[in-house]
Amino acid sequence: MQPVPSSPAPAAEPAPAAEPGPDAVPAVPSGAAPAGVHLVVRVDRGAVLVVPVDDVTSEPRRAVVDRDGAAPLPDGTRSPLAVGDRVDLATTGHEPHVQAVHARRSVLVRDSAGRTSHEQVLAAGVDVVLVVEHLDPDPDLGRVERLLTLAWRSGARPVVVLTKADAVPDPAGMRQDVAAVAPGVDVHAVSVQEGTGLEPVRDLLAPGVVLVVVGPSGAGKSTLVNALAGAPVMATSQVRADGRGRHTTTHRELVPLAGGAMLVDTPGIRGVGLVADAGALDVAFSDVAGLAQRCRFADCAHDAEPGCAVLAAVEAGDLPARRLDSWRRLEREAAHHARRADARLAALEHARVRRVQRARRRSPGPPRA
Ligand SMILES: Nc1nc2c(ncn2[C@@H]2O[C@H](COP(=O)(O)OP(=O)(O)OP(=O)(O)O)[C@@H](O)[C@H]2O)c(=O)[nH]1
Ligand SMILES: [Zn+2]
Repeated sequence: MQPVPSSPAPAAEPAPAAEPGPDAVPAVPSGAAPAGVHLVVRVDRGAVLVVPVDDVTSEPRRAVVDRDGAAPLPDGTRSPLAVGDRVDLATTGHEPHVQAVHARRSVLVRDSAGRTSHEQVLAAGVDVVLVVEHLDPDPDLGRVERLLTLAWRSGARPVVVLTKADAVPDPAGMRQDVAAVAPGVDVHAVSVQEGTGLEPVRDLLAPGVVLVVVGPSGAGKSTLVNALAGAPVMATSQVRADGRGRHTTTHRELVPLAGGAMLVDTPGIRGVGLVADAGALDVAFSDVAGLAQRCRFADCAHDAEPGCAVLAAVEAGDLPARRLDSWRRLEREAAHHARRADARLAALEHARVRRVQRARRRSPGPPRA
């Protein structure tokens, strides 16, 4: 996995010794606790569906979750469970119960609409984010840049797949144009129709690898994944057109693919309702960030400042103006999101202080005059 500097989202992988092995699942009176580490393949209210990590194709089983839908992470904080989480189970009543969540090697978050400080974790433990974009009609470079920034933020490794190579005269040239906005990212042009270019993408599907596919509707995500899986694991537009739901093939949202890899197919995850942050922007726009180090002012906004190396590069034709515009747009978005998260935290703290004050007023004090 490639590193994501200064991204707050991904939790560090614990040292191997800290990782609870099968023996760490506490012994239970009934002896019915499913042993070993389990993987969450679906989250419901009050319960999750899990499979053993060493037998991911087995029939999922239910495990109950604490009333708040959360479980403790190794750092002691509680977090709502997410698809892709690795959990330890115990049997307290007659049903297995989620006791603990392992440290998350990556998280895909969505800014929650509610007034909590929490972002909603759409999926955890994702290794590869496949950013799928069509070559026909023309790829939307701004969208690719946005999805790459979100992918970098997750802690997973982004890979771009350009679909429908059969429909354009110069897929290799277009691939280069996209690669220019994706520093440090592999970009593949493929045609599922003609079966070309798929090999390097197939190579990503190593046993145990968890991937997620994002991109606009109609980009060919389902067609691609089904071709890679050799089976219809992801409902295509055609399937839905004849009235069948998206999740006709399975009730799981973490779907095993041939060869032992797994696909996260959670509602909402194919889309783009995710959030960027400054650290991820520095990675997704490493060209801009590299130039910015040579600006005269450390806090240069690359607007009109004297000695701005970024503007100079645009002027010299070394950095496309479009690229700088994209960076500006995403930078504003990340800053806005950060401010909002701060405001939410401030509101939560304010509410906490008020609660404490109210409790003090209610507690027995000196008798009223
Ligand atoms: N010419 C061509 N068409 C393709 C290729 N791959 C997919 N398509 C077509 O693109 C259309 C959309 O494909 P889907 O796989 O359903 O797209 P999707 O990204 O899953 O779309 P949503 O489910 O709406 O998110 C379908 O009509 C496919 O047949 C390809 O390699 N070449
Ligand atoms: Zn500058």
